Amino acid sequence: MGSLDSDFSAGSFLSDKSGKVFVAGHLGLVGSAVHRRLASLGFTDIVVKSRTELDLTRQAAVEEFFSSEKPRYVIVAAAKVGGIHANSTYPADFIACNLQIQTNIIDAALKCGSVKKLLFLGSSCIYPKMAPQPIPESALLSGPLEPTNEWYAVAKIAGIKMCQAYRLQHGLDAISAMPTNLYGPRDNFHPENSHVLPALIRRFHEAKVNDAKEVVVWGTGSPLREFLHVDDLADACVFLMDRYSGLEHVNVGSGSEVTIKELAELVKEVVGFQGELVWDKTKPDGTPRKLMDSSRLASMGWTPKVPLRDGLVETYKWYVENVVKKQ
Ligand SMILES: NC(=O)C1=CN([C@@H]2O[C@H](COP(=O)(O)OP(=O)(O)OC[C@H]3O[C@@H](n4cnc5c(N)ncnc54)[C@H](OP(=O)(O)O)[C@@H]3O)[C@@H](O)[C@H]2O)C=CC1
Ligand SMILES: C[C@H]1O[C@H](OP(=O)(O)OP(=O)(O)OC[C@H]2O[C@@H](n3cnc4c(=O)[nH]c(N)nc43)[C@H](O)[C@@H]2O)[C@@H](O)[C@@H](O)C1=O
Repeated sequence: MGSLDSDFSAGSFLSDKSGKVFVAGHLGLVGSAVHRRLASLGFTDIVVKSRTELDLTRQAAVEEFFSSEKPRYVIVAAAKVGGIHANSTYPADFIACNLQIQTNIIDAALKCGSVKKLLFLGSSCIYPKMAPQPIPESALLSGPLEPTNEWYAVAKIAGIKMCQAYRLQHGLDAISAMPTNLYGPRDNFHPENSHVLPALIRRFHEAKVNDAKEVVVWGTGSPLREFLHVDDLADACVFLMDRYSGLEHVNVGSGSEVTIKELAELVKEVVGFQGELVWDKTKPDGTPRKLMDSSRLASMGWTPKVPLRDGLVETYKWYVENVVKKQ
């Protein structure tokens, strides 16, 4: 696929630290990590808005914000996000909110005329349920989606296509990154609606403090997942903003996968729970395997740094300090 990237020069983002950056979704897992990374790199003009200040599903409000703030860079980390249960229970919210948020932001970024570069974040769930493993970027739209998250996946695929269309028709330098399953500080630890890793941290912790004999884990334990620490993702986002301009989306993974059973055993050990694991096989497994092929990003010169165990220890500590102690 071709691209309109003739104006792009690698290194221009990191050499423009006074340029105004809008981080959409800065209170979430990814947005907060991107915000921390930009601040630590010395970016001096980072604009953020809470949902109460700016509801990104409201088109007129988003257009007004962009025309008054005139950001030079935009990172779209605002979205309706959740684990397998939330995705299957609230399909309307997952498709509608995500389409609204991303469409409003990308369109307003074009209309305000000041945006030099925009990064849209999708997810590995855009790929077909039975995609070849590891999954290359070219597997997009090559087969049926996983039913538990197809509504969210369709919205995310539309986001990739919107970036491509705005690049082709209008020359907007909009790029897309597809992260694998993420975790880290400021994750969502809701008992049902969260992703597996924070859900298990909470469940094992509560079982430990209540001296419970067992912990229930969903599904069969056999699905494979690839986990990436959110600080690694934030680093990759900055890397792509600085070095990449092109039509095709870019996979961002850690390259290592574990079964849900292995993950559950690891969380149990890190939390220090002494009891048994019980598998609730009435709950869905979802996609059997989704290891991404991140060789394209690696060939550009980026690699992840945080091993799963270290990231898990740090995330458990964050959960105790910031969630448990504040209850
Ligand atoms: N978590 C993961 O494992 C993965 C995440 N991703 C992608 O990364 C991106 C960020 O996800 P993540 O950080 O995990 O999600 P979070 O839910 O942690 O953060 C999303 C942020 O978006 C904000 N937001 C949602 N709706 C609106 C709205 N209508 N107006 C204003 N702000 C809004 C939320 O605000 P509030 O704080 O008010 O809720 C929150 O701060 C998403 O695009 C997601 O698809 C991709 C792969 C895996
Ligand atoms: C990032 C990605 O996240 C979602 O996809 P998912 O990878 O299937 O996400 P998950 O983290 O919720 O589950 C992973 C596996 O873990 C098992 N599992 C065990 N016990 C619990 C548990 O207690 N909670 C959860 N949530 N899962 C559990 C669960 O049954 C499944 O087999 C997408 O909807 C979509 O949002 C998306 O893009």
